[in-house]
Amino acid sequence: MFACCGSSNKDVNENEKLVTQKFDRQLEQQNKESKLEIKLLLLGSGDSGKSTFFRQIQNNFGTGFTQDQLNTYKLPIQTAFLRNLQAATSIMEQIRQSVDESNSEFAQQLLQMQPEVFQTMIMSSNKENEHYTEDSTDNYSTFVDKCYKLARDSNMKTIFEAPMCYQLKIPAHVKTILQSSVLDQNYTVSVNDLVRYRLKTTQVQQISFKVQGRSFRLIDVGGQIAERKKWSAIFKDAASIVYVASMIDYDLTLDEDPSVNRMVDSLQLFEQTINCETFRSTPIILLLNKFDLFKTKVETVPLRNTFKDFKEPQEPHKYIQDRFLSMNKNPRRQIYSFFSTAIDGEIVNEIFKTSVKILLKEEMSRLGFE
Ligand SMILES: Nc1nc2c(ncn2[C@@H]2O[C@H](COP(=O)(O)OP(=O)(O)OP(=O)(O)O)[C@@H](O)[C@H]2O)c(=O)[nH]1
Ligand SMILES: [Mg+2]
Repeated sequence: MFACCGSSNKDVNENEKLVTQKFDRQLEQQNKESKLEIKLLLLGSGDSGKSTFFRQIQNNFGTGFTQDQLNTYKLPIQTAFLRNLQAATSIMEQIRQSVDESNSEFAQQLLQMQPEVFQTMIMSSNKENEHYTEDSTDNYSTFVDKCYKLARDSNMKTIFEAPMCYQLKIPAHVKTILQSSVLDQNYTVSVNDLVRYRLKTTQVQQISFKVQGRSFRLIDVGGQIAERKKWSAIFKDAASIVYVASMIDYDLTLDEDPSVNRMVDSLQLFEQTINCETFRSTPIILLLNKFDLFKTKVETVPLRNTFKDFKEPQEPHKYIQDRFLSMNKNPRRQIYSFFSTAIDGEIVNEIFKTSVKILLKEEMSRLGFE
């Protein structure tokens, strides 16, 4: 007989019963709550701004970020800084624009470096890392000085002033990035930095939070072609899709396939997603994102270069909006669109609050109240 801790068999059975009952009640409660929870999916192609939106929501409506959580992004942000500096240097070379003579030797060295080297170098200069040596710290601080000097090279302004032309390899706000001091040993990550760096999503992430007394769950996924096959696993019970499309993509091509125009790809992806059987009647929130960049870009890069049927006096941003809206094959289902700038927390706040009102109203009318 294996009765434990002095309990009789009867006690054990009673205990087990109580534990099972408690577990069942918890499960029931959880089921109830997850049914009441409004599940929103952030979908859209890579680099459109989904995670930027997700982080703003986490910051504004969710639990926010502790400094420890933010610091987990320190290494990816530092590595991204170096990748951006390397890309900017490479573009300088491609357009035969030289950097200052005092930077040219280092610029060549940087161009030869493999991205993995950046990571190893940063890690081995960290006192808490197992590969730390004093030498590596000295080497790192010399390297950082050279990086900052190159990033602030006055000839680099060619790229800062015309970043739109080089969009594929560097973000449009590369100037802000390269003039920051993120490589400092004692750098601590801020939310502001977090929303400005491109950190590709490769794992599904989700947050739960409450707005107007209702529980929401927002799910973010990677949008690059290889990531899209993971999407269907999260489709079940979604109340709405928040589809993010980048407005500046009209003259860019996919990183994954340079023969495909990014906006054409996003339009097709939007069409396939919203019209599939699961979402035929689902209300859709469409974020026409990077509107801040679009307003200046469209002045120099005409929309007609890509969309031959675009004609004045129609406004370019309305044309893009119409193109997306025309993908809806169910006239009884609404698509609510917004021109958004996800790096701006206030704008995201406003858009999200309006979307919540819309979704709650949709829910009421679905339940027959109205
Ligand atoms: N200027 C500007 N930059 C933006 C905006 N939205 C996003 N970005 C920048 O665009 C880049 C990509 O944003 P992400 O949110 O990582 O894109 P994503 O859709 O999550 O990309 P994947 O994870 O690859 O699917 C980042 O550098 C952001 O700072 C915006 O509205 N304006
Ligand atoms: Mg992402």
